[in-house]
Amino acid sequence: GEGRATVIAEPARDPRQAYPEQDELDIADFEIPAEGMSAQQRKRALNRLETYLVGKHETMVGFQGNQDMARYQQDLARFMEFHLNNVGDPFQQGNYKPNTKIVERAVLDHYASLWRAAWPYDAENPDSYWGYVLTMGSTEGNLYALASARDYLSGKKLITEPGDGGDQMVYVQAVPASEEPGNANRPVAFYSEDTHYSVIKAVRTLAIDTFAAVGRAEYPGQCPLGMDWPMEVPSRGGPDGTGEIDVDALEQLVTFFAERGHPVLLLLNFGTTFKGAYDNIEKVAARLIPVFERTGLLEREIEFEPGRTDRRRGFWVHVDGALGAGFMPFLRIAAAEDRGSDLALQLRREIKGKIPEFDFGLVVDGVDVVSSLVMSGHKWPGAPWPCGVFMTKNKFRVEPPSQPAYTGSPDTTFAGSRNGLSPLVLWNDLASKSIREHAAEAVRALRTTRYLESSLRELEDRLDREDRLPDGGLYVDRSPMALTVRFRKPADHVIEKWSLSCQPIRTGSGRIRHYAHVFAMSSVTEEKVDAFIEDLFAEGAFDRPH
Ligand SMILES: COC(=O)[C@H](CCSC)/N=C/c1c(COP(=O)(O)O)cnc(C)c1O
Repeated sequence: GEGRATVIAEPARDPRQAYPEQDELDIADFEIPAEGMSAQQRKRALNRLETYLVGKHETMVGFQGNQDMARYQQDLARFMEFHLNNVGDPFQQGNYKPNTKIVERAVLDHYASLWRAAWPYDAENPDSYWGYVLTMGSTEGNLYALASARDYLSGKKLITEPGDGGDQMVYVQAVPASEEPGNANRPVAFYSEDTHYSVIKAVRTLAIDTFAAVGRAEYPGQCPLGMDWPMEVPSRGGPDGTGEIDVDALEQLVTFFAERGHPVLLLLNFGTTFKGAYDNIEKVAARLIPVFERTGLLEREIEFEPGRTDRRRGFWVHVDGALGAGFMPFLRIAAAEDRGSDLALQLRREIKGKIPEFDFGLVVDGVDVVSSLVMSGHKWPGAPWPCGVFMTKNKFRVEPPSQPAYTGSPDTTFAGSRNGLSPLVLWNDLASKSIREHAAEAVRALRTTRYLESSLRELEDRLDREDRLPDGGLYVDRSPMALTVRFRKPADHVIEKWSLSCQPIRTGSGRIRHYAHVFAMSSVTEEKVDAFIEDLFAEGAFDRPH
């Protein structure tokens, strides 16, 4: 009755009608009744979920999530018995002992070697790597990278500097790099129109100014591209180009802000979400390092207390390698095999020219370009849940905002509690194959992608011969070295069966084309490609243009 405190809330309407249907699953099976469920009821519900997942698992080809991390269940199921938590810094044991930090450190060391960083971790070496295994995916890594960049560029105290910890240093720049000293502690972010939405979420969450926001607010009508300030750096060839950042446009935009003393926060893509494109990081560095040199951003004096100064960069390059950082090192290893080896031969069949650089080994004009890097574990490696790796160097690390005593470790990661199973699945995958076997797997994925592309083009010809080709064709396209092929979006039943990711793209003529894409991760075999193509050949696979 009224007045009596409600013990639990009653549903406002029938929960079985509240949510959209999910394929062949019934909401009623999963409702949690106040009296609980018997073991039999729970088992039946979970059996139905498993049946659904088995069906979808075999035909998931639409996202860059490799579906076959072999052996992880039989090797690692035993760890589901423990309550793992890698809370705190990976290199400090901390007080929560049921952790897998020793495995996390082995994974970090291995990726540091693949990404050509100085390892093992050494707190005394400014150039040593530091990193941690992410509890979310690259979204967490991008958030953490951009937060680190913002604090580094706006003069927060660095972790490598002596100081009484805790207190935040107030930023004052002793030698303003330009006549407007106020800009010196206001970093401006740049990223391309093909950037993942997690970056847009990160700049919003972290209140980081983008070049578009500052341009429109403080430099109206002065965009150096001779147009209104674009929201993002244009991609080469526009929205229906390859998906790489337009380096000429980037250089003009960065120069505009560097000349006005703004520190530069640059996010570059290495394996974009929809087109799998790689920004040309070497070319970006070759163009921008001279700009930073000329505008006093290569290295600058920071004074954050009378007489307390340090020298640090006025720019930060973060590489969003969610997909590419897991995959590209193995192509570089395949390319390093002696020319006569079958692996090097197979690679040359897939890639003409040099393997692009993206990691801590990239040095241009004597400058180690990359400040931070992120990789998703559930993409190339194929972890069964979102995870990943964030990596930077000691010299770029900022003092954490607090020093919690009770965890027995400095709070140096983005998450508090951290997943202790993720290091295990990454470790198991890395350790279960030799470097050469990983390299061969990467080359095979390129070959499967080429097979996918040629199969789609052949399908287009078959449909054309039978006069069943939709108007405008299948617009099959693949960016250089990409693991994905994009093509005309098929009918919904095909999208649902194959978990296809779709995106509208504005063509040069201003028309919108609806695309889908397939990623040929290791779990996508040529047999799977054939089955997919047959489904696209079937009647009704493409909506007839009305
Ligand atoms: C539409 O597809 C996506 O959003 C996928 C995640 C699903 S892959 C299994 N991409 C995530 C992604 C992310 C975010 O990574 P997650 O947080 O791990 O999803 C960051 N950067 C790039 C270039 C990305 O492609």
